[in-house]
Amino acid sequence: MKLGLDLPEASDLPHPALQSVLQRAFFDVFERQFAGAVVINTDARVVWMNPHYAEILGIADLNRILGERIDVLLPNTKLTEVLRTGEPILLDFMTHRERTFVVSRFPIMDDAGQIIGAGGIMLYDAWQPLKPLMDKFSRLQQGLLQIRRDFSRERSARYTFADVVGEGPACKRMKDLGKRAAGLDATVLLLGETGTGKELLAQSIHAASMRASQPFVALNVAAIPDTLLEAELFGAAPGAYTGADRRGRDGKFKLADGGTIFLDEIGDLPLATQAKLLRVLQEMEIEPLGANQLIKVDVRVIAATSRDLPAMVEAGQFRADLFYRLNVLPIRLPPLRERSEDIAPLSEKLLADISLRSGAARKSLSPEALTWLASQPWPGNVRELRNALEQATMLADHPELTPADFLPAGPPPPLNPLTLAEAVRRAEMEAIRSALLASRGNKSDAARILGIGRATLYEKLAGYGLEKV
Ligand SMILES: Nc1ncnc2c1ncn2[C@@H]1O[C@H](COP(=O)(O)OP(=O)(O)OP(=O)(O)O)[C@@H](O)[C@H]1O
Repeated sequence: MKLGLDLPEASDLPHPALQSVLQRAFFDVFERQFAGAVVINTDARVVWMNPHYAEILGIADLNRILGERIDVLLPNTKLTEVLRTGEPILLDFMTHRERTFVVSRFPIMDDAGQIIGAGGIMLYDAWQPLKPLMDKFSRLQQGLLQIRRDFSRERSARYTFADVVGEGPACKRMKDLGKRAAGLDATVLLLGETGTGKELLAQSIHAASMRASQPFVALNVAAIPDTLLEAELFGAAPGAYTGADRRGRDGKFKLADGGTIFLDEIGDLPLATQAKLLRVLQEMEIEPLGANQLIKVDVRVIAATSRDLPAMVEAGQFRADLFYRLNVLPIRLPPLRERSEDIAPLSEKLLADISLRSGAARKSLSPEALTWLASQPWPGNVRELRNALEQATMLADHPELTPADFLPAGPPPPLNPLTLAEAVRRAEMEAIRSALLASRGNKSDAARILGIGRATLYEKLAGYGLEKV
């Protein structure tokens, strides 16, 4: 390597002078050939750093970092490991703020062979000989980062209290209690019929809590077959299953670690799983299926149900101890028919949202339509109101909706002969619709009326595109 200095003949120089010239040359090479260089002492504190390195760390004033611990400035550093082991790490990758560098780290010894510090150099990220390798590594790294970002977006709360519409006294009380719950870290139990906004409130509580930057993970207990529930909640060790899950997987509690888990339709939890959940809530430890090992987690639980849990406790269908454990901060979500004063602002918000999502022109409501909407029982609550507004928006040609736009259409036109499969399909859809109506939207009750399991009902709802009914 050419040092780029006009050096006198080494033999002409006294030893200390030669040392100092060579040292200067060495640092000069660092300056020009490498992105950054740093030297730390045995306390892992910075004793020297070049401007490139400081720039990469985003530090404007070099003097301010002299004496700082390197692992505070650069949490990914392995320089402390070099100090501890005395072993160099000559070639490695280090990622800082989404940029990746090739780094080399080495111990610095005194004449007696004692470690007196460690040095690290970062090569330019575009350093020619390594460029193809670095480019490939960077692309992979960026891809991984993107996947992680998407993943965490999926696991984050989308709604806040600002999205909870309603200024009537019942809704105001619900929001106030929610905000109070957000300031505490206790278990919350949301009680309300289907479509009253339990998940919306759960997300808002999480988003306003100290766990907001951590995951929000939701699980609808009623939608998972009993046999898969435990693995879904607590995870499974590799080999606990055959087939697709042979590699093992994390349960929702693990995924929610540090954040909030939202357990919807908790009343549908089978008794055996209730006992396991109670233990998890008491110990904050999970045991993945087949793992034989306890894993500590730190999760705030928000549970929700549309069922009468005290009556289920009475009937021996729900464990009393679990009920008390969950019922720390109960919040009742009023059904829409008890807060007709909220219909107008809710409809306005929903119509704006429908137009935004569908691209259809935004509709308004005539005073008669508003009065009509406020007089309806809305067994499916806000979700049903939204569906009604969506349907009317799609079907009406005029900008202002009237009650006629919401009334059921007249008798269907005479049908052409159907295939048997189509006739069965329509009859099944109709049976599901009326069971849901009779159960006021409660899917477990609807499944019971239909004489099928909950999971089968959910499958059929998804198949017919009726999930939102
Ligand atoms: N107060 C509200 N303001 C605005 N939108 C609301 C409100 N309450 C509910 N919604 C909307 O209604 C729909 C249903 O709400 P959500 O899924 O939170 O209900 P849920 O009680 O969890 O229902 P289920 O028990 O069936 O799962 C969502 O689109 C939600 O955004």
